[in-house]
Amino acid sequence: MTTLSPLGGPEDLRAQAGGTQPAIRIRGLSRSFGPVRALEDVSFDVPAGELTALLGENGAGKSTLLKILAGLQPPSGGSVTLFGREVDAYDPHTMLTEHSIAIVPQELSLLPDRTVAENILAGVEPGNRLFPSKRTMIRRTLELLSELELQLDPNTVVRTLDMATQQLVVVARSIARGCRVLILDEPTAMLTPAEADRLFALMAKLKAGGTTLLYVSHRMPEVFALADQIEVLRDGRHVASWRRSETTPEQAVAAMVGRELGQFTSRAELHPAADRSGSTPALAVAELSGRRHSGISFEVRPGEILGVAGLPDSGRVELLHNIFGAEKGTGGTVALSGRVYENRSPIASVAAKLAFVPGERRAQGLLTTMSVGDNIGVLTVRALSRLGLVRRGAFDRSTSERARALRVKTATIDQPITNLSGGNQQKAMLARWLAIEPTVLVLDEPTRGVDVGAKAEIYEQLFALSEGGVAMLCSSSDLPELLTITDRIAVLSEGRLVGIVDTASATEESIMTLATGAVASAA
Ligand SMILES: Nc1ncnc2c1ncn2[C@@H]1O[C@H](COP(=O)(O)OP(=O)(O)OP(=O)(O)O)[C@@H](O)[C@H]1O
Repeated sequence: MTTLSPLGGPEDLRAQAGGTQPAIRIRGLSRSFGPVRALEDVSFDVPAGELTALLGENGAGKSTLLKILAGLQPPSGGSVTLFGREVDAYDPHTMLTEHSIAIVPQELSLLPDRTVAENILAGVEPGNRLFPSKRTMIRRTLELLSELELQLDPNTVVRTLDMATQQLVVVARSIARGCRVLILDEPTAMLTPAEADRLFALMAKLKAGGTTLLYVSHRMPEVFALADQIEVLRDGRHVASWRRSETTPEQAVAAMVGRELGQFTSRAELHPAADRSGSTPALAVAELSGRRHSGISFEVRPGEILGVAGLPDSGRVELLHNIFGAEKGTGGTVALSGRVYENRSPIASVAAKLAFVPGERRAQGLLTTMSVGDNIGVLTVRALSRLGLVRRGAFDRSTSERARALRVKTATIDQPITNLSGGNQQKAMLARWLAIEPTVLVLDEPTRGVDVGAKAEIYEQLFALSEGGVAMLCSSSDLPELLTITDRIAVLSEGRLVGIVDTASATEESIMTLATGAVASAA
């Protein structure tokens, strides 16, 4: 379970950080991309020395607003005032040097072959800038790291650090450059609970020192544990503003989606323990071994959703890649509907109606130079072609229909996919794989970066697929997600299957106990 340290006295800190003057004053801000109005007449203040959470559905305009504040793109209209000074040049350098504001982006921008110290002090090297003394650099870095209570070796080459630690280096770098307002865009999307706790501790430390934090997250428990102030965007407009103590997660979600979301019924409540033992397994994995996993056996029957839980280094992702044929295995078999699936490869999997929605959409699937429609239809283009020519009308109708079914928010399907917000790109990836009408659907982190409303819609889609007999294998680091959508959960620890539990009787704690190797139970 994630534990969050209580963050202290915002009123005191506000006084310390300059009375009632806000750190950021946003007035009438707008930004259009052609016909798309990403932001419309947005006005609100971000109090100094506090943590403000910015909430909104996928495509609500959060990233657009953050990018403007970080100087990565200018607004089409309106103004931003930082500590009383209106911004007149929107570029990252000016924003940092003149207005002390910086962003920790989702895709980190460090120099991978340089050390922690070189990255943290890049551009602000002490002493002779051309020939900074290495010893001075190390000393300065150590001072900063100890001030931030980060246990990091300044001599470590950044490439060798995990993503979560690299993120901490980016934060430290911003502070070294004199940043007083730090923007974090979904910083915990890729972190384990323990890694997220480390980041929260650092955020608390920064706040205690008077840094203003503006933060986007789709995770309500996190927001309600951390934020002092909550601002909500919907369809590019600012729709709500509360002190955290004045609102509830339900109220915040209702403001985001524009309606009350009913309590989501979990699968265990909907379909208590359906007996599927008579049917041939749609997917049977026997003694499967490969990179970081060995001797894994389980079966998934038509209509069943089997979860896969485990720490990030448990071999979860490699197992999915091996089943799908994206990575070579070293032994064991995979069978689909009773027939052994030899020579696995992504192309053969598409033909066998085995679909795989990857977790890292940018690196593993998004065709970044192509449109939304082409991204969705890329696997079914042959079925919609005649004599090698794409039947454009039929293709566009089919991809539009699939985009609509998953509520992918896009002006038209001809937009470049990179114009879509992160969560909508994820939905487009799911739409692509549903287009092959799979009999087995393998999913890795299916709702990473997806908002709460869309999450419920994706779950409903998965339940409908299960009703239609699709077997699903769903790996996720989000344990409440696995407890909501699966029938059973396979738990991996250090590459081994340590148990398969019935979801109805499982809890987050029981799964974590298995996943951390505290207890091993028979599969
Ligand atoms: N470069 C661009 N060209 C065209 N449209 C864009 C561009 N960037 C963003 N948009 C559109 O602006 C709207 C707001 O997108 P934005 O990325 O700000 O949403 P978001 O709230 O951050 O969503 P998410 O939670 O999914 O990350 C979306 O409709 C998106 O498609």
